[in-house]
Amino acid sequence: MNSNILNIECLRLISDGSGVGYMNGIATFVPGLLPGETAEVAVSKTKKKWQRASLLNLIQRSPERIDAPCTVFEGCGGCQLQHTTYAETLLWKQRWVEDALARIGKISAEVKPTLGMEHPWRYRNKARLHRLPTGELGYYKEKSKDQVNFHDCLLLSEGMNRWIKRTEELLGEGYPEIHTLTFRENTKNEGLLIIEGMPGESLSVPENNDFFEALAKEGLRSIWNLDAEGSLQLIWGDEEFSQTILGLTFELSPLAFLQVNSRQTDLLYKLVLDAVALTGEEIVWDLYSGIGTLTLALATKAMKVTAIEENPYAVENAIQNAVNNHAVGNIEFLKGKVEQRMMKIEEEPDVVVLDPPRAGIHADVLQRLLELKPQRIIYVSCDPGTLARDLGGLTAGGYKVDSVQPVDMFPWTGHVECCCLLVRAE
Ligand SMILES: C[S@@+](CC[C@H](N)C(=O)[O-])C[C@H]1O[C@@H](n2cnc3c(N)ncnc32)[C@H](O)[C@@H]1O
Repeated sequence: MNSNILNIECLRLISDGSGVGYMNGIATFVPGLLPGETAEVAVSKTKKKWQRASLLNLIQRSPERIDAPCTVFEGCGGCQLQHTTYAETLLWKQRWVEDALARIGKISAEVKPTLGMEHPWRYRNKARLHRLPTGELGYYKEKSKDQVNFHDCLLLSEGMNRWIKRTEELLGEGYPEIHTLTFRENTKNEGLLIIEGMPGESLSVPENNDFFEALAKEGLRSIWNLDAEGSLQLIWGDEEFSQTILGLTFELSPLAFLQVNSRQTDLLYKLVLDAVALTGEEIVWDLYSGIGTLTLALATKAMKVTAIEENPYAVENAIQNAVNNHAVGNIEFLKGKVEQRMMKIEEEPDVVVLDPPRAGIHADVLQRLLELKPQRIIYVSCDPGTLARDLGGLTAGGYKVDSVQPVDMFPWTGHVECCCLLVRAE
């Protein structure tokens, strides 16, 4: 028998969709294997402390195993968890957060069960696609530039899939300089398309109005060109593109951040609003504030909100959104990096909301928060690793983790969002 072929029992699932078991005490990662399963596997990579193996033959099958509904699940890499039940994915997301907090942050806190979706499909409001020389549009496989073509991505709405197919047909093999296309869809199911040239190259913008008119019939509202310098030009359609969140309307520029799961966004923001527990007397800082989604909701319940955001397009949107929603009286919008702008504010906050990108907060932000000592910090995170690091720093500096609520913003993928409340320990 080949000594590389082993029997293994899977004990855990990790976020890239691999199962983990032990062979002679060595952690062995097997893509596609599920907890509770035993299998024959072939070792493909060996390191000092771990090894990787591929699944040859399933001996004991988990009752949680399902056939992935997507036909390109195995080759795509966009989803990591379609081979198990939705309930099981929610359970593991809760464990990943618990594990990161304990291992990285040295925090033992109760992590609540992950709040999932009733219908966990067709939730993504954004898709970034690349084009083959033959004209087909597809995703890049994770960590590579190999392209995956698909007929129907089950994370996107039927409308967005239709825009993609129609764009592919209309472009055909023409316009070879168009290389990357990003579609966004709002809560009214209207679409926006951003086109880009080859990496580092600007496009000469197509002037074919028939092409644009045909896409408009499918529900696309506007087409933008993003040039190699990173600036945007509207090449066709309507500049305005709005999204409804918690009953308010937000203008959104093509490059501004928006939660990718519109249906779960209200739920996530309601958790934040519950956690801040405002009485109307508080000074609140909304750090990493995007287009002002949380800022406006916070301002209805606080004395004053100061919002900081670095993306100039998003800040412009946020100011306009405050005007449009009659919420200008008690909000100050500051443009710039949080780690720089917050140092210059003289007023001290009672409550701070943090919603940073995956990298988490800058060490200077953490340090300044420990000096300012706000009563409450609400940390919204899309990366359990950096969340755990930052909560570790905040708890070491006098905060107590009051609640940790994972929310499934990204069903069938290894990603998980969390809303955490921290309060001053003394
Ligand atoms: C996860 S989004 C949150 C946005 C907003 N709170 C929302 O819910 O829509 C993170 C935001 O932080 C901004 N950002 C990233 N790094 C930043 C920094 N160092 N300083 C200020 N803003 C930053 C991004 O442009 C993005 O809008």
